[in-house]
Order: sequence, then C-alpha cells, then structure tokens
Amino acid sequence: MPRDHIRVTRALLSVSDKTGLVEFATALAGLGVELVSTGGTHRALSEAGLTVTEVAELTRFPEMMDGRVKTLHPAVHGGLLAVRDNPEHQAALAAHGIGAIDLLVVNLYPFEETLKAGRAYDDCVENIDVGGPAMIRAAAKNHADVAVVVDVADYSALLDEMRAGEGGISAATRRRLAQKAFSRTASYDAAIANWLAAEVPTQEAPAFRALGGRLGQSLRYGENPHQAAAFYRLPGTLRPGIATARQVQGKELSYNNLNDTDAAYECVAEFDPARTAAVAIIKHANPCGVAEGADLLTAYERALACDPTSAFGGIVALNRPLDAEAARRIVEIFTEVIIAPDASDEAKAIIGAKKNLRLLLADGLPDPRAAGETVRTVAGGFLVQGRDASVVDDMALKVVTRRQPSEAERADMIFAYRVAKHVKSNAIVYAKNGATVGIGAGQMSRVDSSITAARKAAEAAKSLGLAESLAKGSAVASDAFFPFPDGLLAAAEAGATAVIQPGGSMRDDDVIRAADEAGLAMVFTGVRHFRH
Ligand SMILES: NC(=O)c1ncn([C@@H]2O[C@H](COP(=O)(O)O)[C@@H](O)[C@H]2O)c1NC=O
Repeated sequence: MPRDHIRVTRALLSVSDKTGLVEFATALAGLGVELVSTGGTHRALSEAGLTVTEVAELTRFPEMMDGRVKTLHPAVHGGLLAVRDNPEHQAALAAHGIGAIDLLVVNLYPFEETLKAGRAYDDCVENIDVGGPAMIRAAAKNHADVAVVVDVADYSALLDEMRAGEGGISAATRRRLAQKAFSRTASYDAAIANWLAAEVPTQEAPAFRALGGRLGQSLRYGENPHQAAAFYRLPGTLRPGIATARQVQGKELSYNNLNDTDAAYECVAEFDPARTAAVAIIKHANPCGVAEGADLLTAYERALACDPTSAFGGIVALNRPLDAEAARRIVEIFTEVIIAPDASDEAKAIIGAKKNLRLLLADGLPDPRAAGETVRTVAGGFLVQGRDASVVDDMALKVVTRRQPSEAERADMIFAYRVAKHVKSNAIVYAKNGATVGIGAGQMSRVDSSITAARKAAEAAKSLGLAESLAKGSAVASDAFFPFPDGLLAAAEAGATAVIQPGGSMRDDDVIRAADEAGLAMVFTGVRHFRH
C-alpha cells in the first residue's frame, strides 16, 4: 500500500438517512473493517445480520436525553482526533483504553427537510444535530489519518478505492472528503443560522453572515463558455420559484436560462391569477413584453406584440396553468423555456413535440410581497438586501398634476409600474390596455431609456401594420424620478398621456410644471423600483 494510504480497521457509522447503509457496511465488513455505530444505525445493521459494536459500549454511557448525547465523549473524539504518528497521542489512547477510528460515516439530522416540511419551531430545534457535526469536524480536521463520509453518494466510489487498494484510502481522497465535510457542516449551520435570523428579525446587520446551499445542477458553463458554473439551492425554501420548479421536459437548463427564468417568473407573479391571466416574455433578464388578458392565449399574443423580434429565443412565464391554446401558439416561435404553476396534459403533449423546449412547473406562484433577501457578490465580499417586496397596489398614489388620470389611464399606470419593477434601471415602460407597448431597459440615462422605449413602441406598431405608434394614448412608468423634464417630455412626445413615477427629485416642481403644460396626468408613488 502506498505510504499516503491509510488502512481502515475501524469505522464509526452514525446516519439519519439510512439509504444504502446495509450494503455499504456489509462491504466494509467484507474488507475486514470493525463496525461501531449509534442506536438506530446499530439496530439497522444488526437486523441485517452484521456484527456491530454499539457506541455506548465505547463510551460506557447510555445514549441519553432523546439522543442529544450519544457520541459526545473522549472515547469517540479521542479515537477520531489522535494523530497516529504522535507518541503522546498514542500514549493517551492507550492510557484511556481508546481505540482509533479510521473512517467516519455520518449524515446529519434532517434539519433542512424539517424546515422545508414547514414543521413547528420545536421540531426544527430538535432536528439540529450536534454530535454529528462535532464528529465530522474532528475527523475532517484529522484527515491526515481519518477519512470522513457525509454523503451517501460517496459510498460506492470509496468502496471501489478501498477494494482496489487493500482496504486503503488515499491522502487525496481523504483531503477531498474533508473539504466536502466542512462544506456540509458550514451549509448545515448556515441553514440553522438563517432560519433563526428569520425567526428573530432584527434591524441590525448581523456581524456574521453564512450562505449555504446544496448542488442542484452542475452547469455546462456560466454566462459565457469560458466560465465554470453550478446551481445551488438554498435549504428549506418554501416559496415557489426557479429553485423549486420541476423540469418536465427539454434540454438541460443553462446558467442564463436559470437567471432569465427566475426574472420571468418573479415578474409574472406580480399578476394575481384570480384577477387576470398574465404572460411575461423575458430576454436577458429584462421583459420584452408583458400583458394581461381574459385567457393565457390572449395575454401571450398581446405580450408578444410588444417586441416580437426580441421575443425570439425568449423565456415565457405564465401566471396560470398552461393550457393547450396558449401552448399551441407559444411553440410557433423559438422559445428557450416556459415556466408556469402547472400545465394541462394536452398542453404538455403539445410542448412534448418540441423536444428541446424546456417546460418548468413550479406548483404555485411566488408571493411578490414575501419578505426575503437578495445577495450579490462584489470583489472580495457580498451585498445583502431585503428583496423588493413593494407592490404598486399598496402604494399611496398621489396625483400631482392639474389633470386627474382617467380610469383607463390609472389602470395602465398601475400596470406599467408593476412591470417597471422588473426592468433593469433606468427603466421606462409604456403600457396600454393592460399590455406593455414599449420598454426601455438598462440605459445609463433615463432620457435614453425613454427614447428606446418610444422607438420600440413605434417599431411594434410597424410590425402590426399600424401607422400610429403603440405609445399613442399610453401610460408611461419610470422606475425612479425624472431628474429633469426632458425624459418626461420625450414620453409625451411619443404619445403617452399619463405618467407614473416615484417623485422625490429636487426638481419635481419643474417636472410637474412640464407635465401640466403638456396636458399629462401624473402620479407619484413615493416608492422607487431601482433594479441593477
Ligand atoms: N448527540 C450526539 O452525540 C449525536 N451523535 C450522532 N448524532 C446523530 O445521530 C444520527 C444517527 O442516529 P441513529 O444511529 O440513532 O439513527 C446521525 O444523524 C448523527 O449525526 C447525534 N445526535 C445529535 O446531536
């Protein structure tokens, strides 16, 4: 056996998830490994006919306090932590009658699953594993001499290695397993810390922040082919969305697909399905068409009409279960992803004819008002903020112009502002009759966004064979205040008759005066919707 290999003579197994346990332990026993384990694991192995020593025999203490104390003992931790070529450590083992443990197999109390099941506070507390992480950390620290397995998925490769190497495990494998073990305990503790943070909200930024997740999918690449990427799911997420959705069919999702689909679903979730059907079409994380309708087909047609060129290769999000009529129309143009709360069998069959088209079903719509956080990395750190959970229906809208908006204008203003929240800043959105007709996104100047949106509205009209821009008679939303009248005047020139914006500029008076002179109706929301 190469020098860097350790030969496993004794293994401690203590697992909550007993998948593959008996097969794995049987193979270990076959390799001459002595087995030690905790209560439930011991029971499972003995019932399978294996010879196993109970950990209580090592500690000479019974497991107690509902399992809160089973392995927290020097007989276990000494066996895991003793450095094999340190004479003092070896003397301590001998003096106290402690046997070395070469392999630790632990998976933890299912805290994340308990959280996900929405169980009571006390249940969650009881599912916080203490002894497991303590052993994992001990074995991982001592990876020079000990191997630690925290994932059922690693059983088979480890056995292959042991079989090929006279029961030995290489230093490289031990180090890789130790790295995984620390990632596991860190992610586990992050789930606990973040759950407690939500249970005990505070206005103060916590001194430490932990972020943990489980690999959902390795991705072929990131935003570009030369960037490595993977998708991680946060533990215990209950809010429906991209991370909880089931992929029913289609090619593997890419990094950009996941990011764009998230943007699409969060956008369409702003529309209450009990009130209206709604569709959002997204390209590069920005909406290129959003519309309401009596049904999904109508909403889709109207969303598509906003910018049919950009919709090619887009992501389509629906706020109601996908039906056959909408499905039939959506498959007519190249679409990357469809996401909806559900889909009828007929709709699934229609989508099924397009093998590559990805269909995701989320089993519900996310609540746009739900509290939560967004995280973004910057060089050497990360920024955390509360998610933008503000919804235009809850805002105290204030008419600031002489002219009051008509009912139709008011409805379109609200619609446009709802969409503007999901458009990258600077965001300008023209809307008419519950559909976007021109969107200007991500420009460095608000005037440029206004001009882009107006140009889009004119182009959309042309593609429909109409002489007049779709912006004519529309309402326009701006995600932040107009600092000068120029952006507002560009919108008026394009044909908008009503404006919705947060207000709050030091030149609001100038902007209001310009709106009055142009005969516009303007509403201030008092809430900004920057999105960078
Ligand atoms: N308290 C302890 O000393 C302790 N030692 C190990 N465990 C956990 O007990 C579970 C296995 O228990 P059992 O073998 O009884 O089914 C494992 O998830 C393991 O991480 C413990 N439980 C909780 O902390």
